[in-house]
Amino acid sequence: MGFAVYLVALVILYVLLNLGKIGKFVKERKRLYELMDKIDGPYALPLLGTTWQFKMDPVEFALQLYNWGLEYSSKGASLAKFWMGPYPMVIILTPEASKKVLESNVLINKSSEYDIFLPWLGTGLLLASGDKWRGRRKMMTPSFHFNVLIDFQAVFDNQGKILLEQLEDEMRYAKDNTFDAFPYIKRCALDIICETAMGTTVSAQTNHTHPYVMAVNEMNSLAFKYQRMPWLWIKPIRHLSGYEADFQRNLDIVTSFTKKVIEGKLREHEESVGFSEDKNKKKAFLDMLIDKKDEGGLGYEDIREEVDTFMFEGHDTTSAGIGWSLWCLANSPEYQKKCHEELDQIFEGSPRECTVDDLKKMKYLEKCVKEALRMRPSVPQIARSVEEEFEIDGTIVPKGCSVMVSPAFLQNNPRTYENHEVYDPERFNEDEIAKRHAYAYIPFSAGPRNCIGQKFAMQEEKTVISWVLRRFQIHSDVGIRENIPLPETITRPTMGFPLKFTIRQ
Ligand code: HEM
Repeated sequence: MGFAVYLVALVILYVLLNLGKIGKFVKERKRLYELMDKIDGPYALPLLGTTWQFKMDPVEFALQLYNWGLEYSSKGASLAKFWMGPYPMVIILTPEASKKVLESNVLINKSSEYDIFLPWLGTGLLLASGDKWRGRRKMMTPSFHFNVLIDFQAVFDNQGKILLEQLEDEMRYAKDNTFDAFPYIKRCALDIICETAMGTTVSAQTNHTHPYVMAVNEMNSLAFKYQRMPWLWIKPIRHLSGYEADFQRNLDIVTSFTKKVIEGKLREHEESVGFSEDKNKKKAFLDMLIDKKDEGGLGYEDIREEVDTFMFEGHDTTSAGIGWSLWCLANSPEYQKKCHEELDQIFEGSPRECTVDDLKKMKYLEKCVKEALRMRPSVPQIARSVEEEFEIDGTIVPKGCSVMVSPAFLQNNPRTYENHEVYDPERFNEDEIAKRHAYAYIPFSAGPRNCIGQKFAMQEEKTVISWVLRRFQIHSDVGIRENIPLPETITRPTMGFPLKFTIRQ
């Protein structure tokens, strides 16, 4: 009895002391509910929100999300809403509304949907907020400057050639010369990001059971589960269900790998003290971070989170992009033939290296890559936290919700793209581009928080794909759309990329 009285007194005291704050919170919450009520969306229950309707099967869930988008878009709405449990989310349905969100200098911070990645990526560039993000973005932009990318070409080229050797080796053992090329592409992309940005060779291409690549796959699947199943947001359930143990095991694998990369570089730096630097040699991204550490600007944890961020963003996105491009071309012999003709004209059958000048001539291949990024953008959605209310087409988006722009939806909306399910590189002819709203195509996002690695990505994709097509004809027995894309953090093909390879004469 005595304890209960004490507890009630404590609660009353707390309420009295925080009356101002509580009043403000209640007022904001009331406004949030009132404004969210004005936005259309599937029926939501208290606490569970819309998630009670979510399909358990990931493929069905992906289709459900897409169909909801279509339903509200076909009513002419610019926005729709979901309740992710008790958290409201506004979904953007038009290119015009996406422009407003992505060009905003206020809607800069990432929303809580990304929190599952914090123990891994920390607040590195992808997840950083406010002034930390501004400072880091400024610091890192020169590392992806055009001149730096020219120096990376030799690495893209060499790793592209190693990929060919790997694919040819596998062809010999595979039934009917058909096998899933995705793991090969992923290991190639990992070697590329390590050698370019980190200045380190990890030879993942020749180590088929590379633990990092497999653990990143697992982390993506776990994050997708977390987003669909709000009960996993409750820590004891995460532990009891085994989810937390799986997450920690994979987290250990990915962070131990990046730790090894950083420690190797730190040792190299210590050993080089006293030796004069080659002034002509451009510094790798990781060398730049270590220099900043030596100057006192960054700590070990700052470097760790950036290395984890760039290692993940720099390989998982491009490997999905390369894989989907090959998948689409394997299903489109007429466009593949045009790429072959273009490459034959550039290289005249010679197995020589691929240079930056060659890439400029690959105009048709570039259209093919862009069209694959339209149908299957590597990053299917982008979410921001709304910290100040704003208005879109007369509707106020309230403070306290998240706002989501989905390249996967916008680029596959029949209102914007006629025959959107058809792979057609001609959509990237100049006159066709001119007919579209600029924000109808945003695979690299846009505005101040766009992808810092987009030129790197296009250069890598074109180089690697050109090597594959110079050597092989590729074919698929499964249609483009049968390989359903799962909107995990990175768009994952449910079937991998089972391709049939034939050596070109
Ligand atoms: C086809 C390949 C790629 C695609 C489609 C892609 C797409 C994107 C998108 C849509 C964003 C915005 C994400 C958001 O706001 O939530 C983004 C951000 C980012 N990307 Fe990429 N990306 C690709 C390749 C790369 C590469 C190769 C790197 C690094 C070398 C990279 C590094 C980053 C980083 C660090 C950010 C965060 C930028 C910031 O917040 O300032 N990306 N990317």
